[in-house]
Amino acid sequence: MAHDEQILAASQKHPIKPLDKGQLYKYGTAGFRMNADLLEGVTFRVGLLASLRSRKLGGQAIGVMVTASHNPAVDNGVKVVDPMGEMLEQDWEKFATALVNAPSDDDLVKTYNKLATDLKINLNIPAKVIYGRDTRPSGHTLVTALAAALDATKTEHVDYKLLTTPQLHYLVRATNSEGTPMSYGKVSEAGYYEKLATAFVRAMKGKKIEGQLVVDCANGVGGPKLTEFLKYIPKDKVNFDVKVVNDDVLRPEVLNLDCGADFVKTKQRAPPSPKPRPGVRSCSLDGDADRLMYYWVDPETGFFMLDGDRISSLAASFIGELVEAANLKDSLRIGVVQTAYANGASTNYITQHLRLPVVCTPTGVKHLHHVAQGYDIGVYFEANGHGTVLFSNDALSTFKNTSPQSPAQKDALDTLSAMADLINQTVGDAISDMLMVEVILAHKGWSLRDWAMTYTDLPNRLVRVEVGNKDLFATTDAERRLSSPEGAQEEIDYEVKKYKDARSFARASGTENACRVYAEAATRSEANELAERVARIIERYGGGGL
Ligand SMILES: CC(=O)N[C@H]1[C@@H](OP(=O)(O)O)O[C@H](CO)[C@@H](O)[C@@H]1O
Ligand SMILES: [Mg+2]
Repeated sequence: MAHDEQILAASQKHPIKPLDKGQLYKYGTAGFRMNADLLEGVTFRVGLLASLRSRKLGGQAIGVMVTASHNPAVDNGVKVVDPMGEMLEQDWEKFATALVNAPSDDDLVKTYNKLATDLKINLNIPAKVIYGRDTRPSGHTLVTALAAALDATKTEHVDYKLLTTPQLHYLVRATNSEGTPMSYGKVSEAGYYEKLATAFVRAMKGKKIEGQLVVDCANGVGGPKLTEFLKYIPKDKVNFDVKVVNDDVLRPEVLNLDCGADFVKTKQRAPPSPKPRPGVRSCSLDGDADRLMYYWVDPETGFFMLDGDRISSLAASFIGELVEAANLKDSLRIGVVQTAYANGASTNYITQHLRLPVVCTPTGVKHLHHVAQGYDIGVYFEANGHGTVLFSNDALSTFKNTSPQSPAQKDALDTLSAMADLINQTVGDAISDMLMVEVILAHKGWSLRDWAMTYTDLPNRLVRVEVGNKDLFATTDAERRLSSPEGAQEEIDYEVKKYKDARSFARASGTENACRVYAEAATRSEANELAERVARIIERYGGGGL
């Protein structure tokens, strides 16, 4: 049974807007993301793709999240979530791109049917798609277009309305694992809160959380969701004093404005409002609550930020100690996954001090996630604060089935089990990661200053370089070296050699029309100078500035 007539009729109501000559829509690292005015037709077509994907996978539920994360309020985006809560399989990104770029409604129907034929998809079997959106006002129009595509293709669908991105990932996995031995939790937003709150209490083991935590929610969906979550923590078990700030979701224009995890990371300062109180432990989520930054403003030394590298090394250190205390050091492989943007000092700390292996992958969490899955316990974070810790099924059953020989070993096994439930296994989750950090600090009895003392970051600089054609730049060695244009890497090497403890690399951004240059060196001025020099090389090879 084809859906031609229905798709045609519905598509006319949610038409695609042509881009400027020669430009195509592209399913990238963050799905389709751009000014929301362009996205109605795109989202309709993503609905067709999600339906095809569900049928291809025997009717398993596929997720669609409507969000533009830390972008300004006028933008929006749409991305697809696979059955176990992972990002859409990479091979399918080009199918999404093909559907969205079909020039006319007739072409769209042809592309849809061709994909069904080529991929041997039976259009008669049931399909299911579940979806949610962040607080952007444009989200309404976009999910209406999405629902129209799902109706046209006779796809069962559930609208979860406002959600954080990681909550939608949770719900996709919970839906598909419901009633199986690997059930991930109750299939509801409340189920997510219950799972996290129960695991949080178990992981805390009666330890005390020192002082108040101020959480800046970027005026995004994380605000109301965190407030809701906090109601699930039994006060008699854990006294968690949280002050939720920047949680205004009624004025769309303030979303991500001078606040949020991306602001903190890129500006390297605390959000100006509310005025930071010196010494108070603080953290920021981004607009869809999948990134996390910790920081405090020291009365003497000023602002100090604990980013994804710090969260990663903190998690690796704690979990490494627990695995040792549980006597599992020889049976479970722990690994840490980073990108080239990780500060060299964090890599040294993890390999030399924690004695854990570090693997470097290309930018984009799908790459890190994939490599982390190869370990029994895989810790991965991007420096920007997006990441999680993955536990293999083997690790989970080992925690459960090992008979402890001492109270200390039992304690460690219980805490590991609780951590595996507390940490979102599908994707980086700012709320879950924040709870993980709070548990670790409470267990170690650490302040943010103690955490910051573990190692000293190498001074570094990230520069955005506008070039005539970023596609001239190709990389190798997990983006740490340029394979083209010819000669550019030799020039970078020549500059790097002039500095002590220096490292620098350049690559084309996957999300912006520009290149990025990263440099680190022994001193701040050297890191700045090196970054500037490499930026000039990139400009020259990239066809000059725009
Ligand atoms: C240096 C940097 O922060 N790059 C970001 C950025 O990718 P680019 O390909 O560098 O534009 O956006 C990605 C998606 O959000 C994120 O995964 C990544 O970490
Ligand atoms: Mg985000």
